[in-house]
Amino acid sequence: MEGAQGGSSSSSRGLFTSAMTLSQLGVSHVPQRYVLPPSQRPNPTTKYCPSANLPIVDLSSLQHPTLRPNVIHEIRMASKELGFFQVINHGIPHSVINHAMEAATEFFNLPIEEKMLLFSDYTHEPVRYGTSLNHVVDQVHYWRDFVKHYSHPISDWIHLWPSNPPTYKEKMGNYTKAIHVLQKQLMGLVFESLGLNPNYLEQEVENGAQVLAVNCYPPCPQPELTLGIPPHSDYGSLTILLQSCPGLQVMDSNKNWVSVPAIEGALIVQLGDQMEVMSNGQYKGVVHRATVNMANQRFSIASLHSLALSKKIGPAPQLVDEQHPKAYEEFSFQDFLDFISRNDIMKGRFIDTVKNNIP
Ligand SMILES: O=C(O)CCC(=O)C(=O)O
Ligand SMILES: [Fe+2]
Repeated sequence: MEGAQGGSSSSSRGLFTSAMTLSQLGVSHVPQRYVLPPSQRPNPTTKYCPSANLPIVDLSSLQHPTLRPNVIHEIRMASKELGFFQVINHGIPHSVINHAMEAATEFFNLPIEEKMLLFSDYTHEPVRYGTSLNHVVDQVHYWRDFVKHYSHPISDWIHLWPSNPPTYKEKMGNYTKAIHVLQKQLMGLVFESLGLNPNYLEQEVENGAQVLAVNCYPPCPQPELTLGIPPHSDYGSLTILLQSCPGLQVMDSNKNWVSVPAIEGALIVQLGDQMEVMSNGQYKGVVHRATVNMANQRFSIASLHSLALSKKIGPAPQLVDEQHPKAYEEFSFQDFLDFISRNDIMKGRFIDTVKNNIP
């Protein structure tokens, strides 16, 4: 990445106020720029469903030849219906997960001057600390601070990661590497569930990009007026997400918002736009958002996986035929980055710009 060309303008730095700073100041109202139009507020106008029916896939069943086909079937159903499932017994030790959450918590609890060392409003920067989505272009601001960093291959990037807290690189590094291994396994399973070879695009999956978005949502005095992150789908193939407490909501096929419970030790798997495209529309890139709350500081760690930066992604040829014409044009991760640097994501989903109009 051409990070060195980027940097941030001093004017955008001057306008920067983190959500954490506002929370620590003890504001009793969110500033006007955080107030969403009534139709986009998290409640009471949006429908809300209990979360009991969200799929949970037990990966330990893969070891049992008789249960393995059930796992593939569960992944297929969840990917078609929602583009979302949680995995348990995924093989990543609790200690690795807990240490990653500790590193995230310690980073955001540092003084603002320390975090500002990584501040940038340049979306191509390989490591950047910021607030909202892109506070320079956002019409409405979101109650979120984040640090995002490129993560694979780790040796190319780790020297740029936060050096404070001193254990950050080691703890987040162990998590990142373990998640990358799990991602390869999950990509194979998702491809298999589409009837493709599990090794489909193996090299591109191995060499693809991994961006870790470490998010902090401080306690918010008026959670009913704002969101931590607005409805969006992730651009990549898969996102593996860890949340410290509930707050993530996914949109189901009836367009209801469903709250995702925080299950001890589970990891959330979300299909992204690239997977929707590769599946030729059989699977869904899940639309999701994060709500905020008055009582807790919430953290999430989203590991966003995508095929290599310049690789053009299109529907798998095996999934295109006369009955199922090619539903999307090819696009690359680079095209997506260009899109988000120009646009406010509230104006539309990237994937809609690559959809073919099939009569
Ligand atoms: O915080 C969450 O639960 C969601 C984060 C997210 O969607 C993202 O970083 O893309
Ligand atoms: Fe997301």
